[in-house]
Amino acid sequence: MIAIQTEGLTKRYANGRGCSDVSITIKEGEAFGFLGPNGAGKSTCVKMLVGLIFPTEGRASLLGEPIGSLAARQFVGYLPELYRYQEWLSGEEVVRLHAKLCGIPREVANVRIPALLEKVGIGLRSSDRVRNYSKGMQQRLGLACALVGDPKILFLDEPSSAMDPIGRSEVRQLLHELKGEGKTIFLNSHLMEDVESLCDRVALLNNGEIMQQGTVSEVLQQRPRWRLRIGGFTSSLFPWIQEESGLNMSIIEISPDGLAVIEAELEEEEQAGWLHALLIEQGMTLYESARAKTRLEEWFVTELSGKSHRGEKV
Ligand SMILES: Nc1ncnc2c1ncn2[C@@H]1O[C@H](COP(=O)(O)OP(=O)(O)OP(=O)(O)O)[C@@H](O)[C@H]1O
Repeated sequence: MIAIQTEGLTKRYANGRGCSDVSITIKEGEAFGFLGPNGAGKSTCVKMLVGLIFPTEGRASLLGEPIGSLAARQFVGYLPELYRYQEWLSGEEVVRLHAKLCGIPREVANVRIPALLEKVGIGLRSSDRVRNYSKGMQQRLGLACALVGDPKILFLDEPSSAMDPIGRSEVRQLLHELKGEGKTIFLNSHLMEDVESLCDRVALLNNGEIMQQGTVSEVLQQRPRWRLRIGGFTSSLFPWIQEESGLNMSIIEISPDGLAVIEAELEEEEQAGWLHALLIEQGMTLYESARAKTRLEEWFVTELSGKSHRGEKV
């Protein structure tokens, strides 16, 4: 079943900004990474999908129900980018309020809420007023609010932006668990490592339009690249190695004592063995050889380099 479908979804704010012609299809149970520089239009898209603002053009549905409808909203759990909760309430009271708004029976809420507060890591502080929470704790509270209705689709806008590294890793783990439970996750994030480890597919948005979308491996890798750490290397030999191997290669690091790290783009993985032999034949020592992983972060930067974007700095 298709969880999220958008066709030509467009929002034009009075200032001409927003997003335009966004068409994506996300299957149930998939984790989808929605990426793009500041001001690209990610939050705008999410706000349309959860029914907070209305599209100027185009349409979209959640599990077959048109966005903005009550039926579609019932599927949604949402952690907004700029979360703010009633600071005069305790954490538990805030989640209880959200449970009430979701129409969850009191006896279900009584069991679910303490477990959820524990799960997001604020169990011990759940009776403290929100005004005494740190930003990271408030974001954890936001996650509990997003999850309290046991939603089928989770929209998370920068879910760990206020957290320390421990918090980020806990959220990462929680998201993996939720994915394992079959929830569809729509993740806006600038944390490429998290996106890479969680998401099945990604889309890159720039100036309100989708530039690329596909599975993580599709967008990342056309050809395997190999990274080699070698000894006895001299840069004068490098052009010869490139010519002899016919491979596109680059020097990543080189030290005066002949230690070097080089990368080669291979047509097929088998060429790695042949390249090793060539280097050893030339008297070099092979210390390490492994497939180089192109990171989503690198892809993000490369795709956007030289292109104009709204440049709204954080
Ligand atoms: N209510 C609004 N009225 C006018 N312009 C807006 C409004 N909300 C957002 N914008 C503009 O629309 C564009 C997209 O904003 P949006 O918040 O969707 O970007 P984003 O990709 O989520 O950015 P970030 O990564 O910084 O959160 C930006 O240029 C922003 O300034």
